[in-house]
Amino acid sequence: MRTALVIGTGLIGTSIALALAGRGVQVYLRDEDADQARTAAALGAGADKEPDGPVELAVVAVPPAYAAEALAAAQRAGVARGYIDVASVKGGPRRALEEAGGDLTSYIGTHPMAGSERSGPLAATADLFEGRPWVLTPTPVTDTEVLNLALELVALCRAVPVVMDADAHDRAVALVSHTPQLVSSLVAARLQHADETAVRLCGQGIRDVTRIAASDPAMWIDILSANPGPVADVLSEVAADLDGTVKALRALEAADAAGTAGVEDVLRRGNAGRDRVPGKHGAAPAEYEIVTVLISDEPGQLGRVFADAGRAGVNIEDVRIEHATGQQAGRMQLMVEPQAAPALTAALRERGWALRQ
Ligand SMILES: NC(=O)c1ccc[n+]([C@@H]2O[C@H](COP(=O)([O-])OP(=O)(O)OC[C@H]3O[C@@H](n4cnc5c(N)ncnc54)[C@H](O)[C@@H]3O)[C@@H](O)[C@H]2O)c1
Ligand SMILES: O=C(O)C(=O)C[C@]1(C(=O)O)C=C[C@@H](O)C=C1
Repeated sequence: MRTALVIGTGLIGTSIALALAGRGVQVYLRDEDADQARTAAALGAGADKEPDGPVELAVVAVPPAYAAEALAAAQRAGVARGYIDVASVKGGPRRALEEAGGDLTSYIGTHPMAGSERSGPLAATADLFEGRPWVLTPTPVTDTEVLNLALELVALCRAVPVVMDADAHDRAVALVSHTPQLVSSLVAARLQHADETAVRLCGQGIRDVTRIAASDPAMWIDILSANPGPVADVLSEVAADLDGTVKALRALEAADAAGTAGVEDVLRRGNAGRDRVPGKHGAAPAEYEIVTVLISDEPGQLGRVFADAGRAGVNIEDVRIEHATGQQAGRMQLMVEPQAAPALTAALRERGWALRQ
């Protein structure tokens, strides 16, 4: 990729721009607030001016409620060959873009699973996405060249691409991102009117649990408004656990030893859940089988693998690319349900791909 336009130069847009600019991409910066674009440019994220002609990729990094509108406007102006957004929800923006008459062939909804409780370009860092999952939600109509541009952006940001359906993404982030945000806010809210003598004792535990409670409410109202059902589903399960834990504690308060089991149950289930949280370079879920494809450093290779897998009727659950030094891509690991692996292996072999163990 040689050129990109970042629309919305806050935390995420500027972090992407810094990563791209650091790897030699000519980045143009645009924000409805010119001061934000100027700040991003001063940080070395690119040039706060309009490109002379269309760039290869436009990255829309504005709040979720404005993403479809900004994408449709950019497409109407023909500013790029491909368009992505990075909003924390994926189903809503895509449907809104379709309703706004946007072009779904040149668009991919994406979501980097990295961020901060801070906003704006001054919170941005070039290495924010390194080793983090970056969800891509292509559809059957997505242009292969655009998918390749998005994958190249993810590789340039040193993130790990994960291909998912948009609605499945929204259900997953309800569990791993949106509910945790609310639970963090709920715990922190207890401190608002707490006695100073208690607040003075805050240690690392509460700092860990409440870091994201400092996030921008306006951004989160947008995110939660676009994913209310799945978040309410997870939160009601948390509420049931809370109810059970309160009852167990009341039993203990009444010197009923039976309460211990209830408290122990939630603590042990918490240990088990915590054990499943992947490290930064997260391990593949054990239930998937990995099909490894050798990819040469040529344009269009990644997109063709996805297209061939799609033609074989195989759903790719996850994808990783091992980069060989000096190359865009080397070994591509496709993670699929075990029963789909033989069909995928056969289809890829038939189409001439070299597979590795
Ligand atoms: N913050 C996170 O942790 C995180 C992580 C992953 C994805 N995201 C997503 O990334 C997007 C940006 O979030 P952020 O944290 O960078 O927010 P931010 O508030 O730091 O930056 C948003 C920027 O967009 C600009 N903007 C708003 N409307 C615009 C428009 N119509 N045209 C041009 N610029 C516009 C604002 O002026 C601001 O500079 C959101 O969609 C969010 O859901 C956020
Ligand atoms: O680390 C943080 O500050 C975040 O909350 C980042 C986080 C997350 O939940 O992991 C928050 C929202 C985004 O959409 C993606 C990432």
